Amino acid sequence: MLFGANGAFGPKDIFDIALVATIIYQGYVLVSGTRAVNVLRGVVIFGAAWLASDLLNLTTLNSILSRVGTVGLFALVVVFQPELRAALERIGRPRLREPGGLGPTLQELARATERMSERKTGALIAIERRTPLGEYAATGVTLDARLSTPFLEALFARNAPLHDGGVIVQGTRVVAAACLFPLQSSDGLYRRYGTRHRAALGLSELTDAVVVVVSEERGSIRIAMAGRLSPELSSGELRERLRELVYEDRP
Ligand SMILES: Nc1ncnc2c1ncn2[C@@H]1O[C@H](COP(=O)(O)OP(=O)(O)OP(=O)(O)O)[C@@H](O)[C@H]1O
Repeated sequence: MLFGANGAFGPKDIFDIALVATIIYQGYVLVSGTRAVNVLRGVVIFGAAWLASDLLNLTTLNSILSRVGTVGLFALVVVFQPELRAALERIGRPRLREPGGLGPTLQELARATERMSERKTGALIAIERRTPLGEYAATGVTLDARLSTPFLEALFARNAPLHDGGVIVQGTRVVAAACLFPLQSSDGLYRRYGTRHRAALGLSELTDAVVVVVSEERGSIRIAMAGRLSPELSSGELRERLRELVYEDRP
């Protein structure tokens, strides 16, 4: 009910509305950049149709939408179980602030990428944003080491034991290497790309991570985000994009 028991609109109601608005906004922020955001839009449209059918007294449509809505709710929980788990993990995770800021990390990462691109060393680096990447880190080898240019280069060097698979970066740290990312299906827009690029696209589709890919074949640098691949980037452009996407947009 919008108004208090005596019908007056008081500070408690304002607090109530502000709280609900914050929860809705935070919910949106949690899913933004993941595949769940498209479904969220669908749910909003469905809810609007349901409400309209109720207000206009369209009883048959309203009863159908009510039934579909109940079943759909359970289906959503099943389909989006990974995203829900990630969102709950994020809510429960303490916020860590890195001393010294993330600027130097960005420089090191961009420099490593540039050098690997020059030498045509294939690389796949996922940078965590809001969605925790713990379940993907668990598929590889746990490291928890400070990110530096030589360290990243050593990880991806040909014949290095952990060069196969992706690296996961959390803040200023490389948390895991040789990780297996989910592959994007090969029938879409990017079917001409190989598995390294499709792994970058797949992870970026399921999470809001920014994934940097260096092609072994061409030495090109690209970023995968929200299931899309950027055009080829110069190292300067990469630095700029990462600054905007990761280091200035931290929760
Ligand atoms: N599911 C995956 N998760 C993480 N890394 C993967 C995955 N699948 C493949 N890779 C990495 O991609 C490498 C193979 O890349 P491939 O040549 O097939 O892709 P590509 O997109 O054509 O890249 P490139 O331009 O570098 O050749 C593997 O050696 C491995 O390191």
